[in-house]
Amino acid sequence: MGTILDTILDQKRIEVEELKQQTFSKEKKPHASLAESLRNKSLTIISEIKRASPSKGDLNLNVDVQEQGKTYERCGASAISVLTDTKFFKGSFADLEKVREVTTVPLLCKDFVIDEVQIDRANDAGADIILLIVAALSQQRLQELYNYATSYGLDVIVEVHDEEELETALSIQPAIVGVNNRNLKTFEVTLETTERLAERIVSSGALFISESGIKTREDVERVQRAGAKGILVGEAFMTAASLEELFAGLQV
Ligand SMILES: O=C(O)c1ccccc1NCC(=O)[C@H](O)[C@H](O)COP(=O)(O)O
Repeated sequence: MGTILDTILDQKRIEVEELKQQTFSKEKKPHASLAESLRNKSLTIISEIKRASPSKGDLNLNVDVQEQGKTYERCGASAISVLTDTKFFKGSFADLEKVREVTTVPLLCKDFVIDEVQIDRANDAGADIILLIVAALSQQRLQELYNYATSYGLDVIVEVHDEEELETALSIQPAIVGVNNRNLKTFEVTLETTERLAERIVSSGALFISESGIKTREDVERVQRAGAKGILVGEAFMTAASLEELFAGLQV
């Protein structure tokens, strides 16, 4: 039996064919920079809009994405990640477009990118950043999609989960590497993944983000100690009783 990642990628191949029937603006727009924030701020927080997930089910299904986006910006988010996958995360490109209307902070189109047309779609919807998951791509496709996205002026987070994926990522000399603490095949989450891969990332000179499973100030300190300059937080923000308090608590 295949993994959840295999199932998601099968669905993406269907969606890519559908997207190819549509036309998107290929305009190169000015893009707000995530890399600049990672270089200059002591902690870059990427706050995610995540209605639901394969591992946790519904998190905040009926969230008002514009209100959530505005609150993230007010609380000090350096970037906002919007899950655009519908089948597994109950998000959409419409969510991304709605958030774009109300904020100027950099927006990450969080999806499973396997084809250039998805990057056209993300750029058209107003994204500033895309994610490329090494586990979903060959080295050659990773390089091609990275070049394609950066030719739009988009920032790219190249996501890895283990040593082998990290070496593939570093072979294309990415500006930003994200370590996903969640194993996308088993759903296991541990911050040890960030700690294990940290030294190699820091010594490569890439900007370093830790993703998933971050809920407390202790978690933030742990990944910062390892060398991460940014964190990507979804579930904790989507289920927080008070976003303001959680934000303040993570940054103390
Ligand atoms: O979250 C999942 O269940 C999931 C399953 C399969 C593929 C990807 C998945 N999540 C995407 C993410 O990487 C997270 O949404 C993101 O890093 C935030 O994680 P968290 O703070 O733990 O919600």
